Amino acid sequence: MPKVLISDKMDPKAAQIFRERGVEVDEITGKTPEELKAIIGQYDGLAIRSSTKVTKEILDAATNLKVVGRAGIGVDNVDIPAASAKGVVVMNTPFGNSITTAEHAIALMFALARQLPEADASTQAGKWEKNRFMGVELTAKTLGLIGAGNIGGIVADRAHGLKMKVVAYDPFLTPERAVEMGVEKVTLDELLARADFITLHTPLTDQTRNILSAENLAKTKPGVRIINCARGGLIDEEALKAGLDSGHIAGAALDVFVTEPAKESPLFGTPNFISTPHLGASTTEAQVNVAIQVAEQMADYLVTGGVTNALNMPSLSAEEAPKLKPYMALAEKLGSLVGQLSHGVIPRISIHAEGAAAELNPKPIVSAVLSGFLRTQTDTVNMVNAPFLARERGIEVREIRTEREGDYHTLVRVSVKTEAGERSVAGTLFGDSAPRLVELFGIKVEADLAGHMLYVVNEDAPGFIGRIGTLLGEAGVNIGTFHLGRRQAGGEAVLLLSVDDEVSAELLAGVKALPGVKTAMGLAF
Ligand SMILES: NC(=O)c1ccc[n+]([C@@H]2O[C@H](COP(=O)([O-])OP(=O)(O)OC[C@H]3O[C@@H](n4cnc5c(N)ncnc54)[C@H](O)[C@@H]3O)[C@@H](O)[C@H]2O)c1
Ligand SMILES: O=C(O)CC[C@@H](O)C(=O)O
Repeated sequence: MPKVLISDKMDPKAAQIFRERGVEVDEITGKTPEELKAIIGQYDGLAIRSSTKVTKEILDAATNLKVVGRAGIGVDNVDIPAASAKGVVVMNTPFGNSITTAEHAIALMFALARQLPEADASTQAGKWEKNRFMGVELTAKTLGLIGAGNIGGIVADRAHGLKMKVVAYDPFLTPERAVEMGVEKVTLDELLARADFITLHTPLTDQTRNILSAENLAKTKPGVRIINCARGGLIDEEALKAGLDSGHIAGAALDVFVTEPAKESPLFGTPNFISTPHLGASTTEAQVNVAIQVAEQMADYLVTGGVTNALNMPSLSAEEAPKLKPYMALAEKLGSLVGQLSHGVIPRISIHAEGAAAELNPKPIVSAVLSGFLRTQTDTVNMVNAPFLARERGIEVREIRTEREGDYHTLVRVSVKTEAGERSVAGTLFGDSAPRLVELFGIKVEADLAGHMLYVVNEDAPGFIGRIGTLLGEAGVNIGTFHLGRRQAGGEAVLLLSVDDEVSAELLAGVKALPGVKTAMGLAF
């Protein structure tokens, strides 16, 4: 039974779903990295929010880990390249808390416009400072969105309801989507110059880090109010403090900080500054949504192999998984076969799906081919890290689909570019489930690639089969299956025999010594 650790506070629905789906679950929160390292080796899955930092050190200690599930959007607390390299799937729940976070941004915008926290504190202190708190209306003001994805889109929608004009800076926003969202796509400088309120909704990347730097803050409209419910690090906090102190910035509200938990900050106590402790996603509804979603997704992966919302692996729905499973077995065997039979540098692998195979999601098939291929070079490869490792080894991967059927109603062909030219193998599914090799380097054969096999290329000549049978018999090697193919009578022939045990060096030497043998190799699947 797979076992999952929930290491951050999560709605109890998550644990309930894991148990219902046959996954054992422990809820242990608040562990230090050292404590987590000591226990993580027992688990197949790790469910987190933002507190647990899934570093390379944690992943190195996680010897059984197959999946990390983030109940939320941002995965900056997970070392994704390290997870990919170790073959661990990383999933998030991209939509479960979007509305809640957008509402928090809108709430902070209202709070800034009317200085609600300070007015509340003053009133409760018995001051009744009616003349001190003069606010501004939102109606007809310009809202500048930096980042117009899921949350930015919801904020824009709510802002339209408040009769605001919305401009957006997002280099990946298409003009069509901008029209659909009812926002004006602008440059960053234009946004800075025009916005009365600026709200940030981008991930933290090399491009967005300090996007509101001292220089850019200086370009903002005097009296601007700024909200950040996305990620700490998007705003230069020192420069923000200076802008508030000088009065150029009329207000700022941060839910996220460069260092979290933010127990101290030069911004604390600054007039017109509001802060919340990373509460963007903290509503009952959002937490139930993300808890259910992360547990369903992780259980799917651990129990059925279905993949949803993975950041380092193609998606594979629970419905697709059973249909794709035999194809993935076929693809892995074909990848392994070309891997075992090719030598030297392989600069390119092409994966061609034909007939029924062409109608399927190609990504898992490609990953399975690469995984089978690379397993001949490293045993730490799997479906998750195979594309990453292939890229790292400079292998170009091509994906081709042909919907019309050839000789077979479904076919997967794997071709590799070698120094000797392009070489390919192809396979089909018998009865839609049993993988069979049907072509090997241009020669038609029909073989089940399984267990230990002996591969022989020889000159087609009478008596060869008898001689090899005798040799194997004398060596005490039992033949399971026997598959033969040839280019033409008297031409090159290929022989694939399944044998009960690993092909020994001695046996191989004996086969190679037979007249007419060009190549002989032991294979394993
Ligand atoms: N405070 C919270 O509790 C909380 C909750 C949920 C999400 N978040 C954070 O909010 C952020 C946005 O989430 P989302 O779901 O809208 O993500 P999203 O991926 O849907 O949208 C992000 C947008 O940022 C844009 N972008 C990327 N690089 C950019 C750049 N250099 N300049 C401008 N725009 C750029 C992208 O094109 C995309 O449209 C994420 O960082 C997420 O982690 C925070
Ligand atoms: O889990 C949380 O409370 C924060 C989530 C938020 O930062 C996210 O990126 O989804």
